[in-house]
Amino acid sequence: MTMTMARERDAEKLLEVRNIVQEFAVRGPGGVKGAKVHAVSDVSFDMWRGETLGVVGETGSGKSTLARSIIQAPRPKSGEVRFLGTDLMKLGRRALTEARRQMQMVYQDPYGSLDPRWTVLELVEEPLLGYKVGTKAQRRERACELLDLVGMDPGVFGRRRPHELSGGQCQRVAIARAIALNPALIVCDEAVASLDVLIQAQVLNLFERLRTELGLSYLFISHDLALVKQVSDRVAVMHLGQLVEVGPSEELYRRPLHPYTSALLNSIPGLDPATGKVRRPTAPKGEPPSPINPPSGCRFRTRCPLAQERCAQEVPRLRELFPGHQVACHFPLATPDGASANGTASTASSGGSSGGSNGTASASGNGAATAGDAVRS
Ligand SMILES: Nc1ncnc2c1ncn2[C@@H]1O[C@H](COP(=O)(O)OP(=O)(O)OP(=O)(O)O)[C@@H](O)[C@H]1O
Repeated sequence: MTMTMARERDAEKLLEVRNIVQEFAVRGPGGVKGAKVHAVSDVSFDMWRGETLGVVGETGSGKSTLARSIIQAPRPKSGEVRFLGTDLMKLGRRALTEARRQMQMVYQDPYGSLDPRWTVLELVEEPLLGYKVGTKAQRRERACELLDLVGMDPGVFGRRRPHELSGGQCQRVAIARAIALNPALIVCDEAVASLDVLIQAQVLNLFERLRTELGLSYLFISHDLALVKQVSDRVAVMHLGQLVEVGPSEELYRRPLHPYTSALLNSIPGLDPATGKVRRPTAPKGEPPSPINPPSGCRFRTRCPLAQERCAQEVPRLRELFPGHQVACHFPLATPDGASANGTASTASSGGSSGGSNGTASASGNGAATAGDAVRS
């Protein structure tokens, strides 16, 4: 990337997250006081305007806490969250409320996120009322416009209440509320997880249309890796409160660099093109360690088939190995110079793929996770 290109890209930066930490005080084993859950530990990443960044990871890896930390609900314990150039961590209550107009969330439970006593029109008007936007008549007009935008006829649905709507329709109402104040960023936390597959596809199409029409950016959190691949420009992989890999979606699925990403991808059911048979998915080995007492060094090392002594001693930092593709691992599955985990040669070259004959990433020896089948799914 030239300097000019880098500057142009900087100008479009939406979000700069630096070293954020979020912890929760809890009772430890045996009810001992003073323990804390390390839910998000030293996480840094950037987002650009108009992009969709997917966040994946096992349950409890810290995806939702990361999202809530970004919108300062609650504020992270430390770090920096720069949104459109402003450090949200330094804003007072009133300024933060104003900044939050630009950041909205869509949650998993479409019924739970809507007040059952209100009509659809009242629900969509509510954020406008909250920020004292326009007159009553203008808010009604805007609410009708927003319902049209999300594909719901205000004349048909406007006076209904949530219990008279399907899950997909409720989610459309939630989306209309989220876009009411012209936000720049929408955080989707498992936003389609509770919908059946066909409705899921419709809602995803709606997200994509709104992205183009309104210039939105999405932080798209999901445990569904296939779905995240479909909607994201880039993907961030979380493990036990840390980002272990961030990269362009296609590339990350084709050539994962972190053994954890590789193991996660192997957990997606899919067809093995070599045999034409359904490949049996394999879950990442073992249970994730406790976030109250995470392992020293690399937090994945206790489950990693490639772990070496260094992994217990040094925390791996996120570093760029291929353009725009970062990994936090001492022994990544591929490197541009061809060195790979366990000191074996990797066939990776910039923009190419590593490992087996079918162009899949694979870790050599000792039963390490391979990612090939996941790419095919
Ligand atoms: N308010 C809280 N108090 C104590 N612990 C919490 C709190 N919120 C989250 N945690 C813990 O922080 C860790 C990360 O949780 P989080 O919900 O962010 O993970 P997640 O990846 O979003 O999981 P899921 O996919 O199941 O929603 C978990 O160990 C969780 O139990």
